Amino acid sequence: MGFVGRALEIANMVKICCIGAGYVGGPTMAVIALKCPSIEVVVVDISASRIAAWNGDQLPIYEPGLDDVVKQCRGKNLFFSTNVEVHVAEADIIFVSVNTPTKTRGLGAGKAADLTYWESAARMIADVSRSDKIVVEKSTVPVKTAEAIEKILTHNSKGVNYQILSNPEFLAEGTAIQDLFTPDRVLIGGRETPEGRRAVQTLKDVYAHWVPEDRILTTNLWSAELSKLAANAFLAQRISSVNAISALCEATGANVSEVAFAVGKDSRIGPKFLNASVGFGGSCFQKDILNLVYICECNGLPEVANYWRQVIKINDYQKSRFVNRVVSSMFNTVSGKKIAVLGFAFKKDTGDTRETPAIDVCKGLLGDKASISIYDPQVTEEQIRRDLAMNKFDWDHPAHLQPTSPAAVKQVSVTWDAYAAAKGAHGVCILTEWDEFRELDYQMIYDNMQKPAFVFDGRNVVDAEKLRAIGFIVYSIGKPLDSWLKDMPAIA
Ligand SMILES: NC(=O)C1=CN([C@@H]2O[C@H](COP(=O)(O)OP(=O)(O)OC[C@H]3O[C@@H](n4cnc5c(N)ncnc54)[C@H](O)[C@@H]3O)[C@@H](O)[C@H]2O)C=CC1
Ligand SMILES: O=C(O)[C@H]1O[C@H](OP(=O)(O)OP(=O)(O)OC[C@H]2O[C@@H](n3ccc(=O)[nH]c3=O)[C@H](O)[C@@H]2O)[C@H](O)[C@@H](O)[C@@H]1O
Repeated sequence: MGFVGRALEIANMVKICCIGAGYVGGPTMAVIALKCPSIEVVVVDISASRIAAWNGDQLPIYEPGLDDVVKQCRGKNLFFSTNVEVHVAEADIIFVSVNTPTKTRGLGAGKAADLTYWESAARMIADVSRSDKIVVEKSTVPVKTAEAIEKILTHNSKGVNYQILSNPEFLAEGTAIQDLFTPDRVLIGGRETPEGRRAVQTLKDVYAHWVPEDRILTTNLWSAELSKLAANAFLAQRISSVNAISALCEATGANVSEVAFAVGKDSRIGPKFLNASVGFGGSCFQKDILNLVYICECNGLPEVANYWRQVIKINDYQKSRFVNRVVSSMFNTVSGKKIAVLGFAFKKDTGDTRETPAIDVCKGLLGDKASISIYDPQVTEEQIRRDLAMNKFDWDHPAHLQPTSPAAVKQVSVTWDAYAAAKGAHGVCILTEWDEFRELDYQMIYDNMQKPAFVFDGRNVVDAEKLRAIGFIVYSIGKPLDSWLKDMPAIA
């Protein structure tokens, strides 16, 4: 192709701009760029350090397979930039994938979604746009947000036409690239007008580069917005259900793995997402359920709100139940005792610590004056210290708006190896299911610990019988109790 042909091709390229280069914006856009070589994708962010990292060798997030995808398209049809306004002005399709934290003040505090970042993105789009735009909600937002966004855009439109679409993201961290390559479904909601349908078709054409047609679902705007909240609520509810049963298993001698397996064999229930744990974490489940609760309350549905609130209550109960197990097993005090914490990320294969159960467990143990030593293969000491010093929900704001110099948390040390964390400890708590925790030399760990030596497995990763044979006292979530623990109260 000659120079003119190439120039024409570039001029005609569909241009996508994504506002927000985070866990969703980064991987999602990288995969669109990879699968659609004819589309130019620019990811923009107000955080200069995040953009620098996306352009460097060490990407700002750890996600298996992501490096490879980014390397294949960066500089070709995938770009990362802080030039937010320029790229928004040039784009045909603008994805908005900014933070939607839980409000901490004012109306709806502790429940409602804080749409500050969304609103400022929408106002900026309205300010700089000179050509028609499709604006796509990629962030998880309260149902009816599109109506508010539409008002912001059209009140300042200066003749520009906007179509708002809801295209929620269903990827899970740790498996984001696989989830994006082969999604269970892609959901697109739009206005039921000719212009709305055309916009839906335009976005459908993007995904159709690699997603089979029957997996691209189209709905009205409100169904798409609500489906995302509902999907996360259903998923979290499964975990709270199995975790609630885990408490009953411990009280009765049933084994939660056997119960979950038997229950999951029913094809109407299915086997996935039934692993009992110390509690679910991650940036979204709690935030999105609180948001759902708030929307139900605002719509005069307190019974429905209470139903979903219970999913979070059980999750909080599971975390405090775990802390109480640790303390009550160790003669009702951990004051001054070294406790090793293995795993700090909210799940394996990610360095993300947002709303990780490890924060609550560590804070609970620190509250009982334990001295804790933490090891996680992907989380930095700086991050751990920030997390333990941060107020609830502050973590979900852009990094540069979070408190910069958190007070040092005394009685916490961070090690780069599980053996160092456990050396001289009275107990080991496993809080993330990293594969390497299955393979540790537990005999060596035992030899270097205080006695009696305890293991509290919040993820059911160790073989409890093998560890008992070594000499450990072992607590595994939802499993028949060690004789040592039988007479200890679960909640002191
Ligand atoms: N993390 C996940 O696995 C999933 C998250 N979501 C949703 O996606 C949204 C984004 O989540 P994450 O990517 O995890 O958040 P994140 O915090 O990793 O990324 C958000 C980015 O937006 C940037 N930002 C905020 N306001 C901006 C503005 N006005 N202009 C330019 N950049 C701005 C921030 O600096 C930050 O880098 C949330 O609504 C979340 O609920 C949905 C599905 C999965
Ligand atoms: O909206 C979001 O942010 C995303 O939230 C979750 O994804 P994610 O939080 O990344 O990870 P999950 O695999 O869902 O795990 C969430 C938490 O539940 C825990 N979990 C998961 C499964 C299980 O059986 N038991 C259990 O305790 C995990 O350890 C983790 O702490 C959903 O799975 C995604 O579909 C959704 O897009």
